[in-house]
Amino acid sequence: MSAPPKPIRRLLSARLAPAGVLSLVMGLGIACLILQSVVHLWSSHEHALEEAADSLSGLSATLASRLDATLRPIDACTRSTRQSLQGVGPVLPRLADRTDHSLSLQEWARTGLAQCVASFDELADMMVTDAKGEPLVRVRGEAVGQAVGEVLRKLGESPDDVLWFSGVLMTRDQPMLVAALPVRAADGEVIAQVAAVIRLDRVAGLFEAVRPADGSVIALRRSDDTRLLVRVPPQEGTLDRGVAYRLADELRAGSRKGLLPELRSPVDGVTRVTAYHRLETYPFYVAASRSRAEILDRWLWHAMADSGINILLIAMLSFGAHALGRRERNFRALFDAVSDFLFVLDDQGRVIHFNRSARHRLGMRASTLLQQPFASLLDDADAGVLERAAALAQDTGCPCALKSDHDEMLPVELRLMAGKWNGLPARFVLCRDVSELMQQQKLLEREVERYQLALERTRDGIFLMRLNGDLIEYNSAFRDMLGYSDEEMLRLNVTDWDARFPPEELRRIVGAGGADHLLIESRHRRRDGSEFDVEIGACGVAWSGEKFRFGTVRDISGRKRAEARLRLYSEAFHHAAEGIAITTPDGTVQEVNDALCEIMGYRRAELIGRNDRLFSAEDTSDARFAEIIRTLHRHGFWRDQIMVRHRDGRRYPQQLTLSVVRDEAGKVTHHVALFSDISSLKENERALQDLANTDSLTGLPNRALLATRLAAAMAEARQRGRALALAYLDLDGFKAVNDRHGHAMGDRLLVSMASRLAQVLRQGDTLARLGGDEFVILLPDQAKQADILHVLERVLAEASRPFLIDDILLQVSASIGVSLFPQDEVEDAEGLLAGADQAMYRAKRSGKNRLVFLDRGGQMRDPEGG
Ligand SMILES: Nc1nc2c(ncn2[C@@H]2O[C@H](COP(=O)(O)OP(=O)(O)OP(=O)(O)O)[C@@H](O)[C@H]2O)c(=O)[nH]1
Repeated sequence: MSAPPKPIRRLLSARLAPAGVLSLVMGLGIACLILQSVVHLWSSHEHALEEAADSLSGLSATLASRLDATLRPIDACTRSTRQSLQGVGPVLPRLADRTDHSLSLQEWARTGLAQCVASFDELADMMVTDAKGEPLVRVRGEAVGQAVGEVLRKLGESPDDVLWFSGVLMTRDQPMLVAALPVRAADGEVIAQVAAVIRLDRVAGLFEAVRPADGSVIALRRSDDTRLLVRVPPQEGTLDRGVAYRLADELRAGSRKGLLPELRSPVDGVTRVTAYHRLETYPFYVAASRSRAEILDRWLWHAMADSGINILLIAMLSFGAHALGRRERNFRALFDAVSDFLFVLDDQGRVIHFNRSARHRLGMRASTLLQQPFASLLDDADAGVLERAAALAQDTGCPCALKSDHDEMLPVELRLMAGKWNGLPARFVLCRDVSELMQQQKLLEREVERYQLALERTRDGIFLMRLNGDLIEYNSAFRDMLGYSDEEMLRLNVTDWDARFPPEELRRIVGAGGADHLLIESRHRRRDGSEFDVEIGACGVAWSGEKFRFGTVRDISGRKRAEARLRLYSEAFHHAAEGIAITTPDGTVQEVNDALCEIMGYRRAELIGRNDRLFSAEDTSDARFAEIIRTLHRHGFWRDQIMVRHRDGRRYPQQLTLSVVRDEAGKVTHHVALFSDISSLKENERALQDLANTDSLTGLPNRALLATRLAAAMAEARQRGRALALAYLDLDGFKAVNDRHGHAMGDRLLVSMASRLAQVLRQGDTLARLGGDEFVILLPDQAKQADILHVLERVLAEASRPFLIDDILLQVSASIGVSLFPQDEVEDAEGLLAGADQAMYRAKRSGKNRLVFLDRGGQMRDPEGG
């Protein structure tokens, strides 16, 4: 046996609630009622039509039968009259004669006819006419007779022996029907006619009498040409007129009776249910009909009345079903609207229902979860959670985890309640998804951790105090700043550590408690009594209805020291004797001090923004400048003496020291240029140099300077292939001057001698005093010895020329030894000077006041002595 289809299994497993069953039953009841109503309406509709048809059929049959019964005796009467007349056939033509015989015959005929007329109320008259319709005998009025006669004349001969009927004949406004039979002679010739005039109004009266008062129509028509003989109710202009309609076709086809449920009348256009019935013997049919609309109107009225109760019942049931359905839907909506997961467990702990949240969030399907133990949703570790939850209060959640369809564990808080489900004991499990809560809690914990870490790692102190100044929270930086232990910290009041403000002032500041941010500088006192500068940022905070002061404390001792240092540097900068300029690395001046303004002759504003190459009076090439910058950046400083140009055009030496300022990354951010005025230094240097190189008495170059110049001259001579001469000159008889006139007079003679000898020499020659009365003459670039000799002889002459000093005539002479360069044996200045010295001694020994040459071969030669 195959299992029921899945939807049915699901329906069965869903275990509908009683309200659901009731709703279903009500729904089915409503459906049945509606079906029943429709069937009833349909059957009553058909019944109404059938009933009308039956009634009409009966009526038409009855009337047809009745007419048959009416016409049949008239027919018989007519026939018996004809028979009688045929018996007197040969005399019939004389009936019109006024003979006695004929009169009695007339009377006889009339009597027979009159009996017939008297017997049948429907008969208006009866008559006998001749073959051409001329009345021979008649029972009643002239007018009727004439009219009938006219009809009969039109008839001509009747073809057979049957009763012949005319059309409707209006006589005295009364519709009549003539029925006639021919009277034939023995040879068959028609010799007379027997006619009965039938009152159609009597037939109409009959119809009217039996016609139901429901608007039905009864008509009598001829069955051969459908001409209308009688119609109730009557309708003008329709009498004696035929119609073309379906009924006529049926009659022509030989039908004797029938029912047409929908026959549209060609007379008045109304669709009717029509029953017809042909007369047995005579060419007429009776049609009884009733308007369909009228029949259905009545049916509708009855149907509405019948259906009203059903509708009311349906409405009541619908309302009840809707109310139940709404209750059910509300319950389900409520059940499903709960964002928590709801499970209904049976007494075995199996899931018998669960809500939409559980279905969506856990991804569970009814087919997989229903009838499964709730424990299958739990991890092994949570196996006893239902028992634990049962032991807890209803509003206390029991943490556990539910498996989703992906076998992920979803953390939930489980609550358990006992109750009834579909009338059976059940347990309701409510699980709240706490995954997001746990995630938020974790985030919060991490956040708190981060803040705590930040609070602990910050170098600023952080505190929270009551408005009376009692410390209640702090970080380790604040504790370390003050140097107290944690235990001691919580006993502190702001007045214990603040060293700047008096206690009253402190209480006012802290106790203000507003939310305004406060930024003040103060001094804090450590536990050991030492103090330090702090900057405090504080504001009022409210927490659990209480106000506090929250603040940060920054130790600004270092900053204070730096500020003091900066002030000092600023002072030093602005009041330094040296000119200082601070420039960007590309040389744009950013700051200068007063001293530099003075050195350069510019106002500060004129220097700011200019390039520092403005300061140099020298045309420093780009390459040179780049070299300076490279050196500066490589070593951190560069120092040299440069010439600066004052605004007024003066040039003077300055010692320029450049140094660099780097940022923390080591990048050069600024250059600092320090200008030291070295004019006086230069002068001193020059003076010292002069002192070192000149003879103090005569101002002539001394031995040192001579040595320098000699070495330079020798080098140049060597380089150019030139010659030079060095003359060593020692005065003759100078001691005697000293001895005779004093040392001072000797000095004056030496000075005068120096001046006089200098005048003999060319520019480029050097006259130096070695000390005492010894002089040296350096004659560089001497190509010819004759020229040397010429100069030195003039020297000799000038040296021996007397001096008049303070009216004292003084005279000395000079012995000169000359050494020439280049020489084979002499390489340096010392050697050359020694050679000249030797030659000078030679001159002394040779009698003084003379020249002795030490030639290139190292031989002494007295030019005068040959
Ligand atoms: N006035 C003066 N005398 C000096 C100075 N230096 C040395 N003398 C003297 O100069 C004299 C030089 O001595 P000599 O060269 O021997 O004297 P002289 O008389 O020239 O002898 P001869 O050279 O041999 O001709 C000494 O008496 C020194 O005391 C000086 O700076 N000033």
